[in-house]
Amino acid sequence: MPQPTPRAHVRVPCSTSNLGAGFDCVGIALDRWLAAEAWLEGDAATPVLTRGGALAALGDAPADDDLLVRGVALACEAAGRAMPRGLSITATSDIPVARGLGSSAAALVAGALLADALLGLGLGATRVAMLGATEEGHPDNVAPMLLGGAVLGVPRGDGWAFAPLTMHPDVAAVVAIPTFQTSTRAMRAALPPEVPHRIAVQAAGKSAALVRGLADADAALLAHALDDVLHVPFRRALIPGYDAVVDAARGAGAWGATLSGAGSSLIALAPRDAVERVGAAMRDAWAAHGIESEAWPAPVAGGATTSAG
Ligand SMILES: Nc1ncnc2c1ncn2[C@@H]1O[C@H](COP(=O)(O)OP(=O)(O)O)[C@@H](O)[C@H]1O
Ligand SMILES: N[C@@H](CCOP(=O)(O)O)C(=O)O
Repeated sequence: MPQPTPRAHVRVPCSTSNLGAGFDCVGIALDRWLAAEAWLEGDAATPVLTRGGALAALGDAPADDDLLVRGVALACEAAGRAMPRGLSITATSDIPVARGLGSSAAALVAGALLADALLGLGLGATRVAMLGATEEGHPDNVAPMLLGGAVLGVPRGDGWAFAPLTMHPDVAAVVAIPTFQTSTRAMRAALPPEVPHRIAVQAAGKSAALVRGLADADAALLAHALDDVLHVPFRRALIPGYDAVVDAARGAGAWGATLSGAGSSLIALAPRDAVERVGAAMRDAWAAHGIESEAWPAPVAGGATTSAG
């Protein structure tokens, strides 16, 4: 029986999801982290939340609206326990908010893992991934955050099945992170309710190409897969400079580039020795549109870790 702990600590990586044709099912954990600590002290019903790093972008938004606290509540509900009184959480993050790197999923996962450890709920990583995927409505951020590396998540019954995906060591990612934000909710609202059968057929082939292309570092398969037909065509107009940045990445040697998650960041996959020049080309292309960005050669990360004490 897991024991409650006086303090719990968690580290959760960011993720890039979709990778073009893996819409709502493929994601990769990347090496930027949300770190948080939780403890119980006093009897207040409302949690005390202290935010640092990139979480400062949330200003003084009430703790009750924060996804860290929502994660705690989800875990407690799943374990049939009441929300604890006297909860304090201190969190700091390197994951930029609303840039398509899963900051919202990381907060949900962190809250649920903190509750699991602090209260001895006995949920574990897979159950937390299930809860987070159901809450978000798609598993492609929470699954890699918990399992690490590249992960496929698909519905199974009323839950989810997760499977690690092989990534060839020559496949490297570079993310261009602009200063502007996009909301995932707004980017999902831009999608049509249906697509023609012809598009669905293309999407099936591209999705399979993504899985095999990642495993084999196959240039043609990755180029095909990163040129998505299911969500990017409806979202790209909301990202100023999208076509120029993608073309610049390709011109500098990337196999392809696309939205990271629902944006605003763009991700390129490239041979490892090309990432610096691909990143510089993406940053320059955005700069030519008057948009500042950071070019981040993004190492693949392992999954979230929890510790006590
Ligand atoms: N702890 C949190 N960390 C990040 N986002 C949060 C948090 N709590 C609530 N949010 C909400 O989630 C939004 C970011 O989620 P989303 O639009 O999905 O972007 P991302 O790609 O960063 O996950 C924020 O703008 C904010 O409204
Ligand atoms: N599959 C989702 C992924 C959203 O990821 P985020 O990091 O932008 O929140 C989608 O494309 O809507």
